[in-house]
Amino acid sequence: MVQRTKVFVGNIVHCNKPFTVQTLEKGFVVVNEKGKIIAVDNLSALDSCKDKLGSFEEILLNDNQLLMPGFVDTHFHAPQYPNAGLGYDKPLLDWLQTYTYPLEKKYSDTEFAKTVYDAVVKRTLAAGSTTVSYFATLHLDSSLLLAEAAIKFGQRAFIGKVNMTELAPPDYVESPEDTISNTLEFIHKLVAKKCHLVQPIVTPRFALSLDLNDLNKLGQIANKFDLNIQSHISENKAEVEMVRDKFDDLLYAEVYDKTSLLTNKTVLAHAIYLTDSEIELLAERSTSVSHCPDSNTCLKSGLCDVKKLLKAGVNVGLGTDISGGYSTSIMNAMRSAVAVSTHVSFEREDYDPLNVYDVFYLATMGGAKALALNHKIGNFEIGKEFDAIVGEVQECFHPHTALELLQKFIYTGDDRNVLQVYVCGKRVK
Ligand SMILES: Nc1nc2[nH]cnc2c(=O)[nH]1
Ligand SMILES: [Zn+2]
Repeated sequence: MVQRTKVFVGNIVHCNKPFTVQTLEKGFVVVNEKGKIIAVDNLSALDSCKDKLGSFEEILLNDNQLLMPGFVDTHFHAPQYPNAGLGYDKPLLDWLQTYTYPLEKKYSDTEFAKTVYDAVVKRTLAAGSTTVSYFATLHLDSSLLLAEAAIKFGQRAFIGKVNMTELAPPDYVESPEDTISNTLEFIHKLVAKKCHLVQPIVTPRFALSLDLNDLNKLGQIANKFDLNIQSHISENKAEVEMVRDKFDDLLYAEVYDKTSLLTNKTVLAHAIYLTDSEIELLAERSTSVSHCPDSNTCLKSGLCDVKKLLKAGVNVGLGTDISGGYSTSIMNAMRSAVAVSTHVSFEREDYDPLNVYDVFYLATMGGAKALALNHKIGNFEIGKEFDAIVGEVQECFHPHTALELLQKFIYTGDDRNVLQVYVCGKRVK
């Protein structure tokens, strides 16, 4: 269905430059029938702009409402949603074996998969995540059902059929041959759906799940089809040690680099225990990090020094990491990212922790860049696709500036404060 041109009028906030929030107090954004932004300006220019438009729908925001870019969740395990909030009594490697792999195995049942995946996409859209990068499971058919859920409900998404041949129960691993052939089939079937919003992403689970040969084949597949890549890196001390043992003293990032998995379309979750040389390597390859503060706390993985990554030139986005984390909301991830960075600062001299505006950047442009979508989404630049949220701060007792509304929205809001959600110009909440 062709959409009508839309004119949004009200308080507008977005990051027009890295770590800089631009506000248009009483501004407007015009979105054409293809979902692209064709004008952004102050109210004084509205009448002359309207004169040039044909028919349009006007969306007027009140003084307590804010138009902002949609949130990007750069790391979400959709099949783990039934476990959100459960099983935080074990560290990563035990948690995977005890709670996570037994749950993921159930997605051989496509009915179960469809029920959970529909719920996940509805929930994340309600929370304002207009783009999500999802891990599915090893199963080809149910991974395609996750893609179908995103298409049906109108979310922008990357869908990864997970690759894992080792270090999991015998009935939840693939043979090296199957993991490659199933991945190729998954990519072809998803691309054949011809939905520009939903794309496959190459998803080696982590370095302990595959050998160098298979990692390398996945690197080649990503390269051949020009695909995004997602995985985990340096999340837990025991994991890092096992990687050093398994790969003859290669550093974790070197394992991925050697297998062509570090690209400018790669996003790696956690990155807590990287050495300086690994951080440099990520920066050199323009590989991004997905910072998942709730998961790092729940699984007692550690404190990620995001400021250090940023200073070294590594791009960072935010991830909920369901079900390592318990919350499906990037608003919650923003608050936790500020909290963790503040806790890091207590142990450092002259350390400026992430503030509320920094995490707003990470949740929007940082995430867009992590998924190599920064030319398409992340802010309200003319020519980009309109992925946006209308947020509202309830119970304002006196007038607030747009920046004050943004602070209150991030700190006190949840999905009840996310009134409207748009993906590529289409209203999806
Ligand atoms: N948090 C988290 N870390 C992982 N490392 C490998 N698999 C996983 C997973 O499912 N969740
Ligand atoms: Zn994860």
